[in-house]
Amino acid sequence: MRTPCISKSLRIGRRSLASLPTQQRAYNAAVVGGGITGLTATWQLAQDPQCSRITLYEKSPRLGGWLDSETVPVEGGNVVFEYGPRTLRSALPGSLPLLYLVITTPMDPSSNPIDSLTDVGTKCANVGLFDELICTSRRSPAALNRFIYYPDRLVRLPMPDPSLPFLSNVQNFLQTLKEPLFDGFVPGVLLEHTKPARMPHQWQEDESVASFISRRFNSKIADNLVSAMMHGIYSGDIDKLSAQTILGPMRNLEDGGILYSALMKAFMRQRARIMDDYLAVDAISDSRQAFNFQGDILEVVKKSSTFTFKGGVQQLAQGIAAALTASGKVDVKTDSEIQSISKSRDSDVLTVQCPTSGSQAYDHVIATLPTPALTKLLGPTNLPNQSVPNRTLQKLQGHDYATTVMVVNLYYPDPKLLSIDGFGYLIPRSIPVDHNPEFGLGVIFASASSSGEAPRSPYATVTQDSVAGTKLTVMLGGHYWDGWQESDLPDHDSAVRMARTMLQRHLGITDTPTVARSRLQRNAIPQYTVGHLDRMYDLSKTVKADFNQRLVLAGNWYNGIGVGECVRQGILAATHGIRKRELQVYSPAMCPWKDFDHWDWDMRGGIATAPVRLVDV
Ligand SMILES: C=Cc1c2[nH]c(c1C)Cc1[nH]c(c(CCC(=O)O)c1C)Cc1[nH]c(c(C)c1CCC(=O)O)Cc1[nH]c(c(C)c1C=C)C2
Repeated sequence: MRTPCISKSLRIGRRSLASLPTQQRAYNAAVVGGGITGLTATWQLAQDPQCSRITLYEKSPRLGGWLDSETVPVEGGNVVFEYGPRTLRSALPGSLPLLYLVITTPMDPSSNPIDSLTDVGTKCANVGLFDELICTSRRSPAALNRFIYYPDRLVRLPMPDPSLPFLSNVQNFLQTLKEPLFDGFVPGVLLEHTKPARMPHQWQEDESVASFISRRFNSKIADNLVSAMMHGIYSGDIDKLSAQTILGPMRNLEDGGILYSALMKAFMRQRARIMDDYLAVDAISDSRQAFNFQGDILEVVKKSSTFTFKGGVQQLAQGIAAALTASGKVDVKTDSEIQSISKSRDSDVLTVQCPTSGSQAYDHVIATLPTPALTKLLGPTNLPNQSVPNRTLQKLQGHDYATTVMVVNLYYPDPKLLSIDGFGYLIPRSIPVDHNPEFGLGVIFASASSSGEAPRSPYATVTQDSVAGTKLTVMLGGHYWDGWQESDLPDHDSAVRMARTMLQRHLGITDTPTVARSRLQRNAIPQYTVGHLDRMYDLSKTVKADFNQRLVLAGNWYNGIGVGECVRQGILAATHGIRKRELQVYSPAMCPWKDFDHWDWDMRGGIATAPVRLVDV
């Protein structure tokens, strides 16, 4: 990775007339859903002086959605368990908005009086969430040692270990390639360029991840390696997941051979990037703090591959929520399940109906809910003179597929329970069900990512847990449980039993955990199936038309399931989604829209995303 160079090119510059908002009228807004996307969107709206009032509706008593951490007492102290995302990526440019959010969010705004949200950064710079970060160094075992279980053992994925001499790394690499896991890998990669590329008329057509990998490389690579990776991200089935959405940059290189084209690009110091990442960086860099904090942010990016928080990732949601309350501009309504979102026939105003707080009119609504829940809210209402968005409802109809994951967290007092150190391992679909009767997807060596370095010099070691021991997280189910009835899914006791049986078979662990907690995360991971991108563009267009660009959709059902991607969507929804901004070109490296007709881009309403998805930077 060309970190120093990229860092330089991504530096947030002070701009003169960059992407100016064109609408200067005061407005109010509602954000529906208090997960990370909804919190970010609210936070971004609160920074806009034109936004007079924001209401955040969340149906549950808790904010944060899938960011769900628990501090559990164990003998001698506490440990932190995660039930959703546990680490956040710090790769550029995608992580910049997220890190900016972290660095400008105070840990406890009440202890640090602030006049407005825009002051948060300057007044709380040294007591903010930033100081709660735990950074996983690029050289740590958690970053370097990733395993796949195949066929009956853990195989370390080849990654250069900087602590070993070059020749030892080469030897290890060649040795690993002899593993059955890598059967067909060398010919698959070396002969890829000889395979015919898609015909021009097929260029825009999507296909499954399995089809693309098998077509370009071979089915063993798909079944053994790629299926395992997709289990670790989507818990999904590679026969259903969309290659265009998930592997777009790689798929665009097949004309001329992927390996050759990738090498050429690397030589020319070019890489396919997501345009939206730059739009989000541009949107946040309106603020003075983005410029002030860039040194600290780039320090984290340079040093670490991922990061988390001392209190678990939920601390991010809590920090943002506290900042929202302190802003005095946001009305946070938890325990408030809304009944409908509708548009009046005679005006552009949207009405949000909530049984607990009544009906309220808004200039803009940002909906961050899962699409099945949103579909229910957009149906006919009992309010007079509201239009029914039939075309939007039709487009939303099929978009309801998500996988369910059983997350089992185990704590063992023995700190040396594992004979290997690393991130954990994934289980590919090539392990037949009779060898994987628990439908295991993978195991995370959770203690490894729970400790790391502080983000500032002298980079002290920091950890989430106050006692030694070993934490393991076992993930079961995913696409293997598609179509299962609720009564077929394991309860807590069965899940713990299944997790322990699996750990005994894979790792020889017979110890009894002193704490075992589980959570069945129902429909937690939306699946971007074949045709996803086209469907989303279509949905976005329809929502824009039905709601006259006043309803914005954002969140993990649309344009990226990772935390960083949800933050990006929250920022874009609350900026481009609600008003047309004129994009300026103030630095060629930071403004990849310069090569497109960006003056025509109107991202108000629908899914706020650039009309050009990928760009070579
Ligand atoms: C609750 C289970 C989840 C599984 N995948 C995700 C969650 C929340 C989402 C996810 N996981 C990863 C990514 C990509 C990187 C990113 O954008 O942050 C996403 C979107 C990668 C990943 N997978 C695992 C870990 C520890 C990570 C790093 C990021 C994170 O903390 O989520 C492990 C893992 N996740 C799942 C399984 C089955 C699994 C197995 C070991 C499902």
